[in-house]
Amino acid sequence: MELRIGVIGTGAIGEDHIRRLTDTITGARVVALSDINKENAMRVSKKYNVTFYETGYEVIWSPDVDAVVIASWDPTHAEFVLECIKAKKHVLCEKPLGTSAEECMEIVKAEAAGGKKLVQVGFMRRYDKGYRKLKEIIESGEIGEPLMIHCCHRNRVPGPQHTTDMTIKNSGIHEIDILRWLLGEDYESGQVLMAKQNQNALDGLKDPQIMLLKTKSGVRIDAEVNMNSHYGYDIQCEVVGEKGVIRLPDPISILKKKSGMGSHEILADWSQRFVEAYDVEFQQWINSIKESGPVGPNAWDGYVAAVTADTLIKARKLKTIEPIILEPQPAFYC
Ligand SMILES: NC(=O)c1ccc[n+]([C@@H]2O[C@H](COP(=O)([O-])OP(=O)(O)OC[C@H]3O[C@@H](n4cnc5c(N)ncnc54)[C@H](O)[C@@H]3O)[C@@H](O)[C@H]2O)c1
Ligand SMILES: O[C@H]1[C@H](O)[C@@H](O)[C@H](O)[C@@H](O)[C@H]1O
Repeated sequence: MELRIGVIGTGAIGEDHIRRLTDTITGARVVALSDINKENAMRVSKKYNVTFYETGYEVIWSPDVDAVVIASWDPTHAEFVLECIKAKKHVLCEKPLGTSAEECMEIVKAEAAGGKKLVQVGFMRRYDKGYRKLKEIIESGEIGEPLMIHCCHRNRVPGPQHTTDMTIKNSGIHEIDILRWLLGEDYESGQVLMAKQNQNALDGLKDPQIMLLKTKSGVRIDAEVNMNSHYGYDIQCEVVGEKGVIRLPDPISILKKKSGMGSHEILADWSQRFVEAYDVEFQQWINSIKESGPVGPNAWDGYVAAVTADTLIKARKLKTIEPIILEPQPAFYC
């Protein structure tokens, strides 16, 4: 059986997901889409022969739609996810699940009350081969207990709407989720340091930032989140263990030696860097819905990431180290 998918948001990643669901993923087809930018949505609708709906709500409630992908702007995510839960439809929501811990907790409560797992969050790094290998090695015990993790999350330039808080809530949230997943433990506290200001940053954008996290067992993490590398999209992660160090590999790239110089390409953005991870994420999501239900990052993971992001933003504003405090985890997610 082919799952009929509705997509809300046909901007950069929304269109990319429609392409992926059409050309790469098996067992699903996109039948509905919506975007407040009607002109672009109509273009995508024609390109992929998908029916346009005036609103995301109409996509969610359409009897022709079995499951929904949310790829609209961050502040719209929670309301659409809650509506999917009401409509009892599976939903893959791009990160972040909501723009605050409160919004995410509302989703957690609504999903648990409905008694069926319907929500998956687009933390696609969990499907990246490099991160999966890091996790496998950590869990094998080969490098002993992890002690520290050093990370970089560098974007070439930010989008025009990017804000200082979004550096943590929208970009840094990937580090927050992937490191908790890698280590298999929650955070205890967080702090944010501001580096020397990059004068090339958008007006008013404080950039770069350094997120400092400490896990419950004492692992120390430093993560540079830099929106203006200017040279490319660059994701780094090094885990220092008791007996060895492991590092996330860079994407394969040919070393070119020419005219007395050696060089290799650096990717421009996430769509190239994580293309395989998105493909695996989507194929597994489709397969899981047809089997026993979604097994990827869930609403609780979205909530934990949001609490952590909110706490880091508070810590940055107050220039303090803040405890990261979670509500009790509902048995539904254990
Ligand atoms: N997992 C990842 O690596 C990754 C990568 C890129 C973007 N994202 C997430 O995907 C989302 C979209 O990002 P993007 O880069 O494609 O942004 P974008 O601005 O290119 O596209 C977002 C689209 O949402 C539309 N939109 C806004 N409100 C809407 C509404 N109420 N109903 C329907 N459409 C609406 C906008 O018109 C726009 O076309 C963001 O939440 C972002 O955090 C995730
Ligand atoms: O910093 C960017 C991340 O690296 C991407 O993976 C996307 O999530 C994008 O929305 C963020 O702005």
